[in-house]
Amino acid sequence: MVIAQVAVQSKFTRNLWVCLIGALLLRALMQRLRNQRIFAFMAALPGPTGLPFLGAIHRIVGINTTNACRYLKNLCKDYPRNFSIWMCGIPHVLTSDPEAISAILASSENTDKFSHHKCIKTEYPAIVSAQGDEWRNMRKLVNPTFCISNFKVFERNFQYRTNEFLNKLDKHATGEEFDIHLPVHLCTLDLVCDNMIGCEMDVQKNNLEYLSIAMSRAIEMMFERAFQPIFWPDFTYLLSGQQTSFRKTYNPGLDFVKLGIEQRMKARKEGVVATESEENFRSFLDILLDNFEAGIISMKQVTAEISEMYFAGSITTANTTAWVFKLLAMFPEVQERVCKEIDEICDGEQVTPEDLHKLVYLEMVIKETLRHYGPPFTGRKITEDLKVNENLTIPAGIEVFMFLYLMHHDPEYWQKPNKFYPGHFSPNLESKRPKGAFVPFLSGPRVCPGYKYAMRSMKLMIANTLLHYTFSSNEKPPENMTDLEFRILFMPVPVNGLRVKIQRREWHNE
Ligand code: HEM
Repeated sequence: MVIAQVAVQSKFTRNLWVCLIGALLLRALMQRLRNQRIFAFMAALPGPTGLPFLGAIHRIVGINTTNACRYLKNLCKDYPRNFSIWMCGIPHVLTSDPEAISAILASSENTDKFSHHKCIKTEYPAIVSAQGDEWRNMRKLVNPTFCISNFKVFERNFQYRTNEFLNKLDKHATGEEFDIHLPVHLCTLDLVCDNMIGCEMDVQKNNLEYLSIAMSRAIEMMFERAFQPIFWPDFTYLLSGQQTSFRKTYNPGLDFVKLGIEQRMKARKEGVVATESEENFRSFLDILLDNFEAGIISMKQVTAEISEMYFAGSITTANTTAWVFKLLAMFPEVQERVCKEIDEICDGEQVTPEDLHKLVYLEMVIKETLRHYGPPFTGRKITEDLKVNENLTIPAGIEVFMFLYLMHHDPEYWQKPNKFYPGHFSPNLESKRPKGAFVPFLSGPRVCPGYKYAMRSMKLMIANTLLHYTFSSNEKPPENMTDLEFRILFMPVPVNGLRVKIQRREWHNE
């Protein structure tokens, strides 16, 4: 019985490969006929030679989410910062060049994500995954969410939820190691509910750990698909059953989002403003619901937007904050300096939003963390010819893979590329670096709209945590910070989790 099942499965996989290769051959042939100009551009740039029609796809066989950064870094070793690479009949430029990356990101004509991005999309195209005018219209609704007047409410919530996080953390002050990613993620989930949905869902109070586990796994599955060419076409993804298992993993998060939307709609019907004290506050959901009620967008769209915002806003800040705690645990001298800065500013009292601009060294630590473990890559489809400089114009039809991770470790821009060295962000060294060489939030029209929100919430959470606890770790820092096995949850996170030990600070025990 088992043997028969295995035989059916392997026949099925073989048939999938045959269909896929057939489709690719056909597509490559048609493309060749259609676009001679692209072929000339690709031939003029250096790059690996490819197999007929399949291109250099064999160069990424064996790549997966745990080895992707190292694997791609090795691939890039033999080529200049901009090189061409054919993948399954699709012409790509792979770049880690600040000049090219800045030009692409600044272009208001070339804002569409590259084709592989479809692996990262959720239910329905929304702010993170939408293209063209759909994206442009949605971005107009997102920007007011991050207006200055909303920050008063955001920051009150940052403080309130950080206090809840600290209460939860106390049970770990036993000298045992634990993975700090989970409690941090529950806190950032609460924050996205409070600030984007305008609804208190109390993820931390209710111990909704399943949400963090399901969301993290769903994100990881999206990246797994992105690294498996066999699952790029929708039909192979669907027929293999991968789509069904993704849905099962993704749905608990989606159901939770729907519950939040229902609660907020009910509250609006009852005339409850988003928060009691700030009548001017409009959460992202409120902006969307105004548009829904005016008949401009559908409920499906509202759900998709909130769902993508929920993912984009919670896992990114959780990864970075948890990484900062882990790195402080591994580098006690850095931790000591951060604590000294915090203690001087607040003298043992709570760190407030007004104090944040004084936390200069902490900001350097967060940026150095993002340099190593921020989003490693992104991509754009060039839809209109783009001039990078006198020697390089990327023609429409090219897909660009921007390898931020490589740029963020390029010895030409970083004194100690593979070390944890917050000094990289001292004003002196920052001024010597090309402007586009550090872009963890990207730049240009599709820059992360949550940039300021993220930095302020992380600083407040980290500073207030360090007032109460010190961090240590059983692990020694690696010689080379890039020598780790990662899962990719938008950003690299170690496969063994972000394990730390915490101890109450002395004045706590007095
Ligand atoms: C450390 C924290 C964060 C990092 C490193 C980060 C990074 C990024 C990056 C690199 C992108 C562009 C992705 C691409 O085009 O491929 C992006 C987009 C986005 N981010 Fe963030 N982000 C962070 C926090 C947040 C927060 C807190 C929010 C919301 C509360 C948020 C909301 C968004 C949204 C809505 C987009 C899509 C923007 C668009 O396509 O127009 N992010 N983020």
